[in-house]
Formats: sequence, structure tokens, C-alpha cells
Amino acid sequence: MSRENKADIFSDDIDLKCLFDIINPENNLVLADDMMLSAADGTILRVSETYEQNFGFAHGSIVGKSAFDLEADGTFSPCITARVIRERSKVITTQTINRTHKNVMTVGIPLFDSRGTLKYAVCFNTVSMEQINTILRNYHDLQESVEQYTAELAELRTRATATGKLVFRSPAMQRLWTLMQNTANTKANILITGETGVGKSAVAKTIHKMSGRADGPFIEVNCAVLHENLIESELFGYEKGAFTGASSAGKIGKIELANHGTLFLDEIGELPTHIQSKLLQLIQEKTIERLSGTKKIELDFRLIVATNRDLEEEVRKGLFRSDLFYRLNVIRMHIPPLRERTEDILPLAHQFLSRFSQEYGKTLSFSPRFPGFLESCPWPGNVRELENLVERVVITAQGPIVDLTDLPPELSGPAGPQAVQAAGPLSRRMDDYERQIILDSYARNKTTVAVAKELGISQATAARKIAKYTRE
Ligand SMILES: Nc1ncnc2c1ncn2[C@@H]1O[C@H](COP(=O)(O)OP(=O)(O)OP(=O)(O)O)[C@@H](O)[C@H]1O
Repeated sequence: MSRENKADIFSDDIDLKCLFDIINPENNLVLADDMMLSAADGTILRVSETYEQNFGFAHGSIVGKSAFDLEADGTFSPCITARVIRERSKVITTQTINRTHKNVMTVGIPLFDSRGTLKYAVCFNTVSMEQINTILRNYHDLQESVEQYTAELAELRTRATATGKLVFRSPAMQRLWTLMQNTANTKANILITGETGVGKSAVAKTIHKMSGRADGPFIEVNCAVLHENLIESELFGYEKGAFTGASSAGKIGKIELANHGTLFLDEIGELPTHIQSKLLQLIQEKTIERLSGTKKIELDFRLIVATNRDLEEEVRKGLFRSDLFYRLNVIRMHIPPLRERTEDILPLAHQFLSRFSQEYGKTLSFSPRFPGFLESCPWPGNVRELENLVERVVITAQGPIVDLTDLPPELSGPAGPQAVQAAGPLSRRMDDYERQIILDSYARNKTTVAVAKELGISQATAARKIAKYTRE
């Protein structure tokens, strides 16, 4: 062994001068911890006083004996001192002291003189195996708790940062939330269904924020309000001079803008059939070609679509491509209407009250009977309607407590939010009538096509008016 190595062993583990002080019995040093000093031939020179108490060896009964003999008769198994002497190197292992059946972790080190001759072996019992096992158990318990807290923290963080405004208490929304968490980071297409105003866009935005694409763009396209002639260029973009009236510089389409992010196509049921085919191709190939373009552009985006139509029914009627439907319907998220999850009404109302109070610089709270009124409303316009109502009462509230008396007359009556004002300018009252007619037709017919047919207007007009009145 080189001098360098010896020096390592000495300096690494123990102060040499201190050791010689310990070995010298004249110094009468008390060894508080389990420690055994042996000569290079294995003769035990000293053990600490604790040996008797811990292992049943009185000092006199073991000092002078050979470590090799104690190895052979099984007193120590294995005998670390014997191993250190044989291997001339540091040994760290567990050993059993058979007299007491104690299992301990022991460190044994060789001590050499300056010529490299082995002079002593020193062994320390560090901790018992029971202690190690207790430590291990505690460690595993802690590890489990840490894992649990980490998961909870991640969920709370996701909720805090991702939901922003997504409020819910109902079991149905809790189940939806779990599904959102489990699927946010996958590439699978998502189809969100539910009546107008239930929160389909809000859910789509939240999924985007929860996903690994959160730093990328979230591009929302409402297929119902895009004019049929413009929808293709809006979605796919075009090269310069593609058609009369096109910008001379060309235009990047919404789909391309969603690259590395999320593309959210709202009201997917309104897509004309020729665009449905192009969308199907886009989903299959993940490439687009701009109008009048010659090259394919590769894209990487997550597709979420939403509809308040019964798409299966549309497929049956031949109005929606079945192959596209199956491609979109990979993960289905249905948001129930607010009237079917009344547990959500008050948390939502309180959230809107605090948001609008802040926005309008007021400090407001609901009167005791106000929540009951909110819960009894049918909310045909769902969360959007509730949001609008709370905004209105925040604006009109006279005192710090919002009460039924603060409701505008058309809201407090049994006819509900869609009632027509009894007085006021003609244009406003006409609008009210139109709103009532459009929303009533939409509530019964469910689709813009059917509304258009019933009222004798174009589908585009029906879609625009529905969007206008459900957003108001
Ligand atoms: N769970 C919710 N928590 C907080 N705000 C919500 C929640 N759900 C919906 N909202 C709010 O209600 C309003 C309407 O929601 P959203 O636009 O997402 O509905 P939608 O189902 O997409 O409507 P449409 O069918 O008309 O497109 C939005 O202002 C949205 O932020």
C-alpha cells in the first residue's frame, strides 16, 4: 500500500494521535460508544465500557482474546476486526453479536505505520439494525407522505394557476375535472359537449393551461360566426392573390397560428361539409396547405372541439361526416346544464360577485334570500346567464347588500331574464322581442339550421343572432 493510501485511511476516519491515546491504558480514557481496538495479529486490546451493557461482554472477558478465535466460534458473525486485518482495508457492514443476537452496523478501519505495516484494527458499532430499520421505516413513511403532498401540491397549483375562474362543486364537474387532469397532457382530440353557456370554452382554455402546451398559443375559432365563404381562408390561410379581395400579402390561417399550442374549434357542428373533409385530412396528416399554396406545412397542435348540437344525431342525418365525428370523439367531455348541477350556482355567483365588485369598485354581499332566488332560476343560458345577471346587479345595487329588490324588473318577475321590458325605446324593446324569439326557438330546436328553418332566416344569421343573445 502506498503512503498516500495510508494517509487517506488515517485522515479519512480518525485522528491518529487521538487513537494512540485511546489505546494506551495508562491514559484511562473512557470510550463512551461501542468501539473495539485490536492489534494487527487480532488480539483485542480494548473495548469500550458500553460493550458489557450492549453485548454482555465485560471488558476483562474479551480483552486479550483473538478476533480470529471469536470469528471461528461464531461470537461475532462476521467478525469485522478479522476481516479488516485480512483485507487490510476499511470494512463497513452489519454484524451479529450472537450472545445478545444484536445486529449492528459496524465500521472497521486498519491503521498502518509509516512503513505501511498494519498495526491496529479499530471497529465502531454505529447503529443497531433495529435503529436502522426504524430509520428506514420512518424514511419510507416520510417518502410516502412527500409523494402524497407533492401530488396534492401539484393539483392545487394546477387548480390555482389553470382554473383561474373555473369554479365548481358538483360531483359531475369534479368527475370532469379529474378527466381533464388525466387527459390534459395527452395528444388525443377532445370533444366537449353541452348547452350554450355551460363553460365549454372555459374548460377548453383550462385544459390548454394545464397541458405542456400552456406556453404555446390557444387559438379559438367560433365556426358559427364565420361567414361560410370566409371560413376556409380563416382556418387555412392563403397565399397572396388567392382570391379577389384577399390581402396582397397573404394570410396565416388560425390553424397555423395554433402551431405548438391548442386549436379550439367551437360550434364544430356548424362547419360546412367541404370544410369537414379538409378538417378530417388535417387531423390525419397534421399538415395544411394554404389556399393557392403549393407546399404542405407540418403542424403540431392539440385539437379541442365543442358543440351544443347532438353530433351523433347530425351524423345519423348525414349532416356531419361520421369519420370526422369518430376522429373528434376520442375523449368526450360533457358539461351538464347548470340546472342539473345546482351545487355550482352559489360558488359561481360568489365568484362573479367578488370579480365584478372589484371591477366596479364596490364592496357587496348577497342578502340571505338572494341565494335561494339564484338556485331556483332555470338558467336556460347557463353560467353565462348567471354571470351576466350578477354583473347587472353589481352595477345596479344601491347599498352594500344585493337583494331581490336590486333585480331589474324583467329579472325579478316569473318570466325570468328573457322577459321584454314594458317601457323604453322602441329599438331596445324590439331587441328584447327578438332575443326572446331567437332564444326560445334555439332552446326548442337546439341547432342553428333548425332555428333558421323555423324563423325563415339564413343559417349564418341564425348563428350570429344566437351567439349575440347568448353572450349578452
Ligand atoms: N365553471 C366555471 N367557472 C367559472 N366561470 C365559468 C365556468 N363555466 C363557465 N364560466 C364562465 O361563463 C361564461 C360562459 O362560458 P363559456 O363561454 O365557456 O361557455 P360555452 O359553453 O363555451 O358557450 P357557447 O356554447 O355559447 O360557446 C364565460 O364567461 C366563462 O368564463
